[in-house]
Amino acid sequence: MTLSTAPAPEGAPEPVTITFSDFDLHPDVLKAVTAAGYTKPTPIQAQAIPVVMAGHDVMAAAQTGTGKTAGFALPIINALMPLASHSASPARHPVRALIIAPTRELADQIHDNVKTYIQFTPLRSTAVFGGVDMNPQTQALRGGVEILIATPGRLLDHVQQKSVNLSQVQLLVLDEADRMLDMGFLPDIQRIINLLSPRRQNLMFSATFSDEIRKLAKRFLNEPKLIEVARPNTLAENVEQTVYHVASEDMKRDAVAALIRDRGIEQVIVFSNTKIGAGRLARHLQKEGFLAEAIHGDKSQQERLKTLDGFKSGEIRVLVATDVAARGLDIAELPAVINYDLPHSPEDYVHRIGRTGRAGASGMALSLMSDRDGKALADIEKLTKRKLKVETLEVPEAARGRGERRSRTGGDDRGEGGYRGEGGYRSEGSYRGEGGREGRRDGARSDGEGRHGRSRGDRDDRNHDRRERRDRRTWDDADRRDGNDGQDGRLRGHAASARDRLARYQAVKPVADDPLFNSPYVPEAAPGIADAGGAGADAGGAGGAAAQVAMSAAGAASAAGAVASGAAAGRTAAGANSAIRRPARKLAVLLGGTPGK
Ligand SMILES: Nc1ncnc2c1ncn2[C@@H]1O[C@H](COP(=O)(O)OP(=O)(O)OP(=O)(O)O)[C@@H](O)[C@H]1O
Repeated sequence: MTLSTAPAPEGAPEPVTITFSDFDLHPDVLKAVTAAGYTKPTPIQAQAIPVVMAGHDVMAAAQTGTGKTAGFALPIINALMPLASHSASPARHPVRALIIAPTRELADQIHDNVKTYIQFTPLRSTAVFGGVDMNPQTQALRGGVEILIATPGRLLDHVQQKSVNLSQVQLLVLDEADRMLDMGFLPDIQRIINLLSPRRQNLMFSATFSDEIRKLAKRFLNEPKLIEVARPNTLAENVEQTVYHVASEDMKRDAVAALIRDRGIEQVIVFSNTKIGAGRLARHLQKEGFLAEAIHGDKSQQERLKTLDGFKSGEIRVLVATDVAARGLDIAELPAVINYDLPHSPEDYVHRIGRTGRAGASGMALSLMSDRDGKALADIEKLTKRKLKVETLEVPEAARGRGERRSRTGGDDRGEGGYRGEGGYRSEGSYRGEGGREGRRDGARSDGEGRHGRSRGDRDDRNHDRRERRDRRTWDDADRRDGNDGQDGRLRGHAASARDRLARYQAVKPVADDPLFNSPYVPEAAPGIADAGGAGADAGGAGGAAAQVAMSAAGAASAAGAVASGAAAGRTAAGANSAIRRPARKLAVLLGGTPGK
């Protein structure tokens, strides 16, 4: 793959500022966009909306937190408007758009967004996902909905119970498709796709695209247009990243506490690779005096929702999470993410740190590593094509465990008493780990994740087929098998004016080529994009179709940059009222006020 970052050539037309009005959206959709407070499309929206509206299959990649949801939802809703009916009859509201998400909370969050965008239309939507009672979902489905957001397992359960008919689906979205593959959902997705009409439009959106997902795209998508606002796997640009090397695994819990204290981090998600690790860390932080809670696949859906709500409302300061919270969780201006463990998969690093630095805000991603993590670090650097700053972190004795005493092994060291002292840590020099040990990928998972374990609740309402499907899946987490990784929410963060925050949207670098696609995206349908400075962009050595993509992408990126910087894309005060499922105190933040304590 060749990258091109060619500047617009001399004499190229000035980048054009795109507005939502340029997309020829239905007035009711446009009204909802305005009500949501969006004044300008983000770069991915600027590129994707017209292409989806033109009816193409699309595979789109853009950094975390850059508005991909509206990038697919708005054109879908628009496409359904001619069929929208005010009739009460369920028959007049068949499922026409199906959005599949890997996790319960992400499905719920997408539904929140969709509800906002269809609020002035007669269209109906619902979300179905596991871990909660099927009956209300069944009722909603039987009442008729045009837009259905679902996790794969629960959707198939509804199909089996005949509470939903998918034969009229004309638009299919696979959101975070690579995650669904990771989670072993491919057979389920295949089954779902078999239920759909072949005459449909397919969309795939993610911040990361693995080689596997590209293969999947080739299989499921029909002459897709590739839209890459940034090279896939690109990290959010406004997130300051630091990796801290600690002398031993033992020190990591105290290091987390010390970092939160010393950095004055107002609110943070701390990612642990294991459920047991997350639980222990949350307990440790509670004993340290933090308002901390854990969220992971062994918690019931009710507990998870409660915890997320607590985090959203600001009652919980530290959310200790497994990768159930790595994807899609949209938290307005979350100031920081800490990786207690470096993730097993480098893609997860991109998504984890993407919980901060969203919608143009700045963020901080702090990661802890010990000697055994050299390989994980190298994998992350390889994927993101970026060297990470590694510093040595020493946690002074005084900052160590107030509530828990270290064991020599660092494993089951739940104790009492312990050390006293006021936080504080010292970071110095630069450390770069050597090689690291391999065995962790599987080893750490066995640390409590229970490869074949199942939670009781998940077992209860499942039929034989369902169990078989699960058993085929590779993930060890019952929750993941059901598509239930937890993501949700928005909450307070640093106060910043909406204008400042949104002006920070970066113009992003285009990608030249993806050999899997033979129909490069030429944004002739994109208002203002084609003329926006890309005419002479250099494809950086890629030839033919590849060069075409690079040129298009460069032009679009310039335009997108103009959207971002020139017009401070984003919400206005007028739109604040409709900020999606955001507590009132968050609205103040969105409007540039200071969040209350
Ligand atoms: N045009 C816009 N102007 C201002 N804010 C926007 C705009 N579009 C989306 N947003 C907001 O930006 C935030 C991030 O959007 P979204 O969750 O869709 O990002 P994403 O790219 O899907 O992220 P991830 O890859 O992490 O899932 C949301 O709060 C959304 O409401």
